[in-house]
Amino acid sequence: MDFKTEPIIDVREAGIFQGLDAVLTNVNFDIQKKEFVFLIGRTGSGKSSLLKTLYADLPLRMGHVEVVGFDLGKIKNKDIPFLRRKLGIVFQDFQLFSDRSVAENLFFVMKATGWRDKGKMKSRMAEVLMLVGLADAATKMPHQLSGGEQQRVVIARALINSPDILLADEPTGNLDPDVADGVFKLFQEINKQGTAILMATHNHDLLRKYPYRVLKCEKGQLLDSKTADISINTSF
Ligand SMILES: Nc1ncnc2c1ncn2[C@@H]1O[C@H](COP(=O)(O)OP(=O)(O)OP(=O)(O)O)[C@@H](O)[C@H]1O
Repeated sequence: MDFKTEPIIDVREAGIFQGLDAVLTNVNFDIQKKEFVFLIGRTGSGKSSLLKTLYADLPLRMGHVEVVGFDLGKIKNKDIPFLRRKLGIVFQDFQLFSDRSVAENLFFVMKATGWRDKGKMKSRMAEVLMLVGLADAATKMPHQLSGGEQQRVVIARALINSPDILLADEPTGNLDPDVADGVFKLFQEINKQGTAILMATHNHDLLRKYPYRVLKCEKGQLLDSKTADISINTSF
């Protein structure tokens, strides 16, 4: 029997571009199921551009990238929603609809990703809200929630379709340290339950405290703590 598993993300000799400008060149890494990986680097070093390429918001111009089974060099526009259904995406700014309740925000994503059965939608909504510790928040409006609670709703929304991996861009960036710590622990909990995480962060404390694998954007290259000595103490 063959026990070899496919990586969730496989990047080979890729170039990451903003328009015609190469942000990162010769990028090579893979992420396996259930891994937790930090993505670091100074501001402007290419973290967001890399994440955007992985969820097909930026086109792949060079190299080979496979994400949850999709070949990004060949992906058609009509298939991008199917790729994103298998990913959970969490941004720094919360991006909830401010004029809709938490339930309506979650239902919006469910409808957009093909959910039709009202009963199943309600029970999945209750499940993901329970998972993020907000079982009683369904009827609340975003402005009735704290920043940390809003970010938890965003995480709940990202979990709706049981993704194999969460891509998170500075998810704790706008939060007070204590609140950020709680949100980070939630990511750890989600990871323990089997979802891989790739998290861009500037938070030195998290890196010092949690010795997960690190990918670092530096001078147009991507360094990997699996194969390179990465200092997390210098400024980034
Ligand atoms: N929409 C855009 N159009 C053109 N260039 C861009 C765009 N967004 C970012 N860039 C450029 O691409 C490079 C990488 O930026 P990117 O946002 O990926 O860095 P980052 O590491 O995520 O930075 P930060 O930590 O500040 O979020 C920078 O030189 C930036 O100026």
